This record gives sequence, C-alpha cells and structure tokens, in this order.
Amino acid sequence: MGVPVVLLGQQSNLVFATETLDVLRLNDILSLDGDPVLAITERRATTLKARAYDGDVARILLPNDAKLAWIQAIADPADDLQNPMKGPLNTKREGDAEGHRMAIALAKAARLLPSTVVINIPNGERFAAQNGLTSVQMTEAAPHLAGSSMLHPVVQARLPIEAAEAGRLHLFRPEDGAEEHYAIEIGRADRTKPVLARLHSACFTGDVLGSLKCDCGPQLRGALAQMGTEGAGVLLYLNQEGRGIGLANKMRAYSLQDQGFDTVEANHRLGFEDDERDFKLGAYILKSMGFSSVRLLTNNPAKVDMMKKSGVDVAERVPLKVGENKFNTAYLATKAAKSGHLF
Ligand SMILES: Nc1nc2c(ncn2[C@@H]2O[C@H](COP(=O)(O)OP(=O)(O)OP(=O)(O)O)[C@@H](O)[C@H]2O)c(=O)[nH]1
Ligand SMILES: [Zn+2]
Repeated sequence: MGVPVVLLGQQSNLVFATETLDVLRLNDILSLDGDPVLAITERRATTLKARAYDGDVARILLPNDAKLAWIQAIADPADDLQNPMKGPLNTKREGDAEGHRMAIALAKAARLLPSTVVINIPNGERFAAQNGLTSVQMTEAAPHLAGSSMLHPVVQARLPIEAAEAGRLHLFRPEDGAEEHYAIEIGRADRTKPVLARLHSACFTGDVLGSLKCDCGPQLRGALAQMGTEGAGVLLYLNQEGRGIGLANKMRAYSLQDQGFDTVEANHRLGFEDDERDFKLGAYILKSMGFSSVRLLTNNPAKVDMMKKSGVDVAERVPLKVGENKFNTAYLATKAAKSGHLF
C-alpha cells in the first residue's frame, strides 16, 4: 500500500516509500531525532554517480532542509536528462544497511519505485503503537521478501477457450497476500511424459491491448494454439508484469525508452535489475500439478536454467518466434544481445 511501516530488529527503522512520500510525512520525518537517509539501489546510484558502500544499496544522507521534489527526483529518473546534476550526494558508510535493504525489498514488493526514506528509531514497538503504524519483525519478513512465498491451490474449473475446448483454469494464491498466479491446462496431459509448457509473464499492454512494443500477445496466443493443436499442454500465467516491476514502473521504463534508452538500460536507470522475476514459482506450480518434465516453449535460456535448478527437467526447448514487427525489432535485438535470448 506504500504506507509507512516500522521494521523491528536489533535496530528499529521507520520506513517510508519515496514514491508515496508527501510534504506532511516529510515534515514529520525531519522533526524526528535521528539522521534520516534516502535508500536507493546500487543501480540507481550508478546513474546518479553516488557511491554505494553497502553493495547493492546506497544510503544518501538527507539534509535538514531536504525538499520533497529533490527526494523524489533522486528516486524517479523521469527528468534525469533535463536535470542531470542532483548532487553532491553524500552517502553513508558506517552502520548497518540491513533495514534499508529490506525497506527497498518492501517497496519492490509493493511495485513502487525501489527507494525509501529510512530513519532509525530507539523503541520501534512503542513508536508503532503510539502512531498507529504497522510494525514487522525483520526476521519474520525476510523469508517472504527473499523470494516468492509459498503458493496454495485455491480452485480449478473447466474453461473452454478459443484454442481448445478442453481447457481448465487452476488458480494459486501466495501466503504473503501478493498477486495470484494461474495455470491453464489444455486437455489432460500425461504426467509421466514431458508436457508442452509455457511460463508466460503478465503483460497488460501486449496481452490485452495488443501492444506492438513487445511480442507477448502473439506469444501467448501462439503457445495456446500449439497446445490446442497437440491436444495437451500447460500455460502458466504468472502475474509478474513488466518482468516483475509492475505496470507503473514498466510505463516509467517505456517513457525512458522514448528518451532513447533500451529496455535493459531503462530498468537500470529506475533502480531495478534487468529482470526481477522469480521463475521458481513456475516450477513450484508445475510440480504441484504433477509435472516433473517439460518441453518448454521459450527463447529465454534463463527460464530453462531456472526450471532445471528448481527440479523440473527440461526435455526440450521449443522456440517461440512470433510477433516480430517494426516497433519491436530493437527490443528483441536488445534481449538477444544483453539477455542471451535465442532468436
Ligand atoms: N521492464 C520491462 N518489462 C517489459 C518490457 N517489455 C515487456 N516487458 C515485460 O516482459 C515480460 C515478458 O516476458 P516473457 O514473455 O516471459 O519473455 P521472455 O523472458 O523474453 O522469455 P520468452 O518469451 O519465453 O522467450 C512481461 O512481463 C512484460 O510485461 C520492457 O520494456 N520493460
Ligand atoms: Zn509484452
């Protein structure tokens, strides 16, 4: 939800998502005792030429007179080209960055910009109670933020679709209250043989609107059509919009692409890795449906590796080359050059 929370640990921290910060919250932060810091990822720090002393995280000291617009411009690259000089940015070296790292993981989980304002507070539990804030023990939150949390099957029902009348939709819900994921089974695949399978990541623009900037729509329909023709298959529809950064951030990335950056550079400027998806959950869903071996429809070698590492045998990689057009040639070429896609 992007609301402030208190992270309880050896040191307790009050955490604000930078994206949802407003003047009132900022005034509250600046009136507290303690040195607030603006936490960003090392990817974002590289663009801003700020030193990251904590590996993947940089902690920028917040001046007493820090302005909301300045803070948000550090998190959001939208106006980087017009205003490249945000510094000098003094980053913190001493102390522990664990709370800051977790705060950024929380912002990512909320599909916000990966940046937070963090302030150390002496008695976290009392502060949270007095101010009506949610508090969470860092040790309890850590396993959920380290990767996707456990998924549970919720319901399944028959769903005839254009590609195959014998369709069945299975719905899975994670324990941490995050997005649900779906599996569409075509026919009744033999569990003792490799099944034709596709791990599809949600793409609202491509799947629903027919965007020409990517190849997702044709890949989705192409995979289902092939399963329909063969009479059996399973398509996982994983709600990992924008390679796991969410639709708002993907649109920010598109806006950066309009400024001349490619798909990977745009993710980095926003402070994300190239790909923030967790493919382990795909393997988990397949195993829970009784599949141990797949013929995987993909051009992405990372998906093949992740399947194997997660205990699902990939008997064959089946290429899925559809949907190339004049608007996505550069995007597909970047994926081939930078992400190792096989086209
Ligand atoms: N961040 C970001 N995400 C994008 C962009 N274009 C498309 N996407 C997302 O990328 C994902 C595409 O996923 P997949 O269809 O699994 O593609 P892939 O990883 O290239 O693998 P294969 O299609 O299996 O070869 C979807 O979640 C899209 O929303 C972009 O420019 N930036
Ligand atoms: Zn797409």
